[in-house]
Amino acid sequence: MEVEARSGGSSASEGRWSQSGTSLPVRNVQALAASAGEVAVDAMERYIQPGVDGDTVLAEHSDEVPVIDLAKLLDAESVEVEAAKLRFACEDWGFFQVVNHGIPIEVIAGMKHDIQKFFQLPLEVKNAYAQRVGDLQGYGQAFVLSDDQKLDWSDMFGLFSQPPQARDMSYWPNQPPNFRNSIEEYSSELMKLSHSLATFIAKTIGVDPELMEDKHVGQFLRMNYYPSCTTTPEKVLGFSPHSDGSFITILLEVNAVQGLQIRRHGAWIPVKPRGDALLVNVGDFLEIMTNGKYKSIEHRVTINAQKERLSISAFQVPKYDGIISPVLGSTEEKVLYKTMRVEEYARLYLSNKPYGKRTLDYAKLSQI
Ligand SMILES: COC(=O)C(/C=C/C1=C(C)CCCC1(C)C)=C/O[C@H]1C=C(C)C(=O)O1
Ligand SMILES: O=C(O)CCC(=O)C(=O)O
Ligand SMILES: [Fe+2]
Repeated sequence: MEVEARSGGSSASEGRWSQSGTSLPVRNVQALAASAGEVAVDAMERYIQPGVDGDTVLAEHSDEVPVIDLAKLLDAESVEVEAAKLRFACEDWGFFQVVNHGIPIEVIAGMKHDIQKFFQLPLEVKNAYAQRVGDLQGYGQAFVLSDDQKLDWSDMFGLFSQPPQARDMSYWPNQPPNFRNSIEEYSSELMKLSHSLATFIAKTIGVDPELMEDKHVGQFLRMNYYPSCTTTPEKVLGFSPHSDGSFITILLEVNAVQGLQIRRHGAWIPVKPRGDALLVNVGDFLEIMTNGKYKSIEHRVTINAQKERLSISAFQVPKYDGIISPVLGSTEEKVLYKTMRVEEYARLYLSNKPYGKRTLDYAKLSQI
């Protein structure tokens, strides 16, 4: 039986973040994909994105997303060289892969196992954790904000995971049995990693690491399920082009299926999943804070004809009642971004389906 969900409008996490609603029902994409042979053409119309199949994709490229070794950053002998690599990665790529990240293999394996098991549960079981009207958390579809927008070919399960007082435990699944524990362990390990990365990022821009502390105290986990699409994989997207409304995002590719592409020099570059790394990207708040030196790069997710894909994005976000403003390197530096309340930026970001760097453009004082 296919159950339909509606997205809609009240609030989440003590009323701080919300999205307004739509009237058309949105189908569960995993169920839609499973009924591929019978999917009506008009049902697919909502997912087909004109022009996507004509975009330039550099499938064969020599560049690899820079690899940053956390162990080398933590070693006094190698820190300078590795920090220079980190700086280049944030300036030139907006993305890097972090190896020797210190998160125990069992923690990552547990999380991978449980999220795969969760998405395999029958729809009615998963729907016990369905997004409630207007809430960002829960099982459902993301960024459904108008009836005439294109929909992404994905389901997601979202949770405010940090700080602990932001949690709504009614969304934390009891199935599979160890899932709550896996989320807790994974989430706290990511907070430690985020802290280390923010400290070294501060070093690369000559900023007091203390200034970074309240910029990544919150964490939203978005667990992504991208079903295969047997009919028109090249015409749909799992996640439309966007930059992240985060300070940094830490991504775990769960099942080694390629799909993520990043915009680089006007083309889309597929990222090859690397089993031993976590993928980190600069988010909008870090771009603003560095006055544009570090780039929150657009990326998107494509869909495979045969294989499902799973990933987990951890959006590390600032204190919601804080301020975000550019930190200047010298008095001569021109200020390129507005000083904004984090809450204002978040509301703006969440009020539209992410589209390229639309929200960041609003934060800019002039074209750069
Ligand atoms: C790409 O998605 C995001 O960047 C994102 C970020 C949302 C947030 C802010 C802009 C400010 C702080 C709070 C919060 C983490 C919610 C996605 O967030 C969620 C929201 C939906 C819906 C989703 O799928 O992910
Ligand atoms: O699934 C992915 O690889 C990326 C997901 C993503 O871009 C996001 O959650 O913001
Ligand atoms: Fe993203």
